[in-house]
Amino acid sequence: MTHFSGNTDALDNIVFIVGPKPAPITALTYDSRKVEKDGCFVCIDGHQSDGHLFIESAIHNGAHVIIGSKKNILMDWYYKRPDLTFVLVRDTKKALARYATTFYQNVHEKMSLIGVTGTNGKTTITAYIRSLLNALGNPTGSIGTAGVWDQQQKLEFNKSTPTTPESSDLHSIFSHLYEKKASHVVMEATSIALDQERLHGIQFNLAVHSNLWPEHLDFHHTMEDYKKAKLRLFEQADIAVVNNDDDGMAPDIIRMFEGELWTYGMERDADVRARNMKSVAAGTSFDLLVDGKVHSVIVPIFGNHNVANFLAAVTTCLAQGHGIENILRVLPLIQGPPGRFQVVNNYPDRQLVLDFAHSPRALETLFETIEPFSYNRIILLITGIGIRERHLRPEIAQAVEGKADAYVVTVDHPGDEDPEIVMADVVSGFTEVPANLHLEAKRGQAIQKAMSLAEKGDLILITGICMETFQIVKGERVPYHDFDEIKSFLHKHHAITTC
Ligand SMILES: CC(=O)N[C@H]1[C@@H](OP(=O)(O)OP(=O)(O)OC[C@H]2O[C@@H](n3ccc(=O)[nH]c3=O)[C@H](O)[C@@H]2O)O[C@H](CO)[C@@H](O)[C@@H]1O[C@H](C)C(=O)N[C@@H](C)C(=O)N[C@H](CCC(=O)O)C(=O)O
Ligand SMILES: Nc1ncnc2c1ncn2[C@@H]1O[C@H](COP(=O)(O)OP(=O)(O)OP(=O)(O)O)[C@@H](O)[C@H]1O
Repeated sequence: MTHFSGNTDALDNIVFIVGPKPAPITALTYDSRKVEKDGCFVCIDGHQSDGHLFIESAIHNGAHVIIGSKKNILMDWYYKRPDLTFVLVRDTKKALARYATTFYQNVHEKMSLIGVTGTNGKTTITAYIRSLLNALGNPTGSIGTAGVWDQQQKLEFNKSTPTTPESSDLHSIFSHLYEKKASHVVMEATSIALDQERLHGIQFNLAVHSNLWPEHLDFHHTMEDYKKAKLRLFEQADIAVVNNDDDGMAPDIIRMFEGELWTYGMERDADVRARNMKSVAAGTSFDLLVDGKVHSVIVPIFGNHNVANFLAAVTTCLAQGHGIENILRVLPLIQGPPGRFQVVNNYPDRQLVLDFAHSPRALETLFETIEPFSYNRIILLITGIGIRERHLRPEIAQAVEGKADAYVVTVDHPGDEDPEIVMADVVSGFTEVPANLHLEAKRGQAIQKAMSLAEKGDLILITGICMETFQIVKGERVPYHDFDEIKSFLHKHHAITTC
């Protein structure tokens, strides 16, 4: 329990407090539906609605402190409920973030926090760093699109956002990981989260950059704003790890950053560099250059973009004080996130790869990654996403036209959309409808279809939201897992019980 008045950090954001000095707070939330007895409710003026409209429901559920930024609404409620405390602040998102740090006793300051930002690669870099630091003896948890992980396993946490949690959820996760004895936490820091102050008040030990190109422009509107949001991470970090090959924002970070700076890259000179990449059966082999020394390595990762992600992770470990010899020793233990070029090994006579690619660029990267592979035909499963902008759907088909021998089109997270319409939108992107095209509205059936189309020697590529454990259907999270479908197919048709 925490006293609201104990949070001096937030004071400069406070305009006034009315009502009695509150008893300790039992819970802190931005969602009236999650308020508990003697809790604190922070009103966020959101994109679709306004938390100030839910004060009644918050009070009904037990809130005794209400923090808001709309004076008239707070005062109206104060006249109705003078027994409760109302706090007027200038910025409720910052107040939520600041108060969360106090509520969870600033445990985030007791761990080494690593933030990862960039347009692509965040999830992969986060997983690589987590696995390497754990192997190097630093108990490390992670937070991001792949979920919340402690040093051992994935944990059950319901995030309200796809990648970077809302500040109070984030600090609750930090607290949990600290209790689990994590010394390090690596997390994805998205531009939207940075813009929405979800990371306000956190000082990162280290910030990692991957790259920058157009994305989320429906939210940020201009590339300049998008970049500005991402650059904020480097204003809150002691050490920066920067991809020197990226023209999108590396020059800005290098120009503005005042702390310890490390660079990595493949094309340009950098502190940590990879050269002579070759695709081999076990992954990728290359020369790793650190401190003027060349180390020949073979790493179980596929695609040059993942070599860049690998360099980001290795550079982070070096910047955290680990010697290169120790890092080289643990490289076989590097682990990517589920569903990011995840190879299913025990499928007889066929190759099966799951990849999160659901944008034209990611699909192009996927096809570049499989270039060195040998196979007869490609069976490709692509998806349209119901809960994302409609114009993105045909772009998926445009990106893969002519590249596969058979296509299965399905839907991820249909939301409120009619799956038939989502699939039709995707198919409308083909200039010529492929002869071997199959539509399956349910992702599970689509996977089974793709697997049933594959013959000896074929490569099956399952793309889309591969690693989540649910599908969003009409606002509900319906439990779903790709691997259940894959296992069931392998069991039924090949008598294989594990994968
Ligand atoms: C656009 C965006 O960032 N949306 C997030 C935002 O929602 P919102 O602003 O629309 O909220 P709202 O519905 O208007 O509600 C306003 C406030 O009223 C509250 N409320 C609402 C209803 C009610 O009955 N009671 C109540 O108290 C809400 O909890 C909220 O605090 O605040 C909500 C609470 O934290 C988030 O769940 C929601 O994330 C949605 C699900 C989302 O999809 N966000 C995406 C865009 C996002 O954040 N993505 C990034 C990047 C992903 C990546 O590139 O990897 C991420 O970091 O995840
Ligand atoms: N360093 C990179 N450079 C270019 N493309 C990349 C890089 N890393 C990953 N990708 C591509 O982006 C896709 C998503 O990778 P990843 O999930 O690691 O990125 P992300 O930044 O977390 O993406 P998202 O924001 O969509 O969760 C991969 O499937 C791959 O195609």
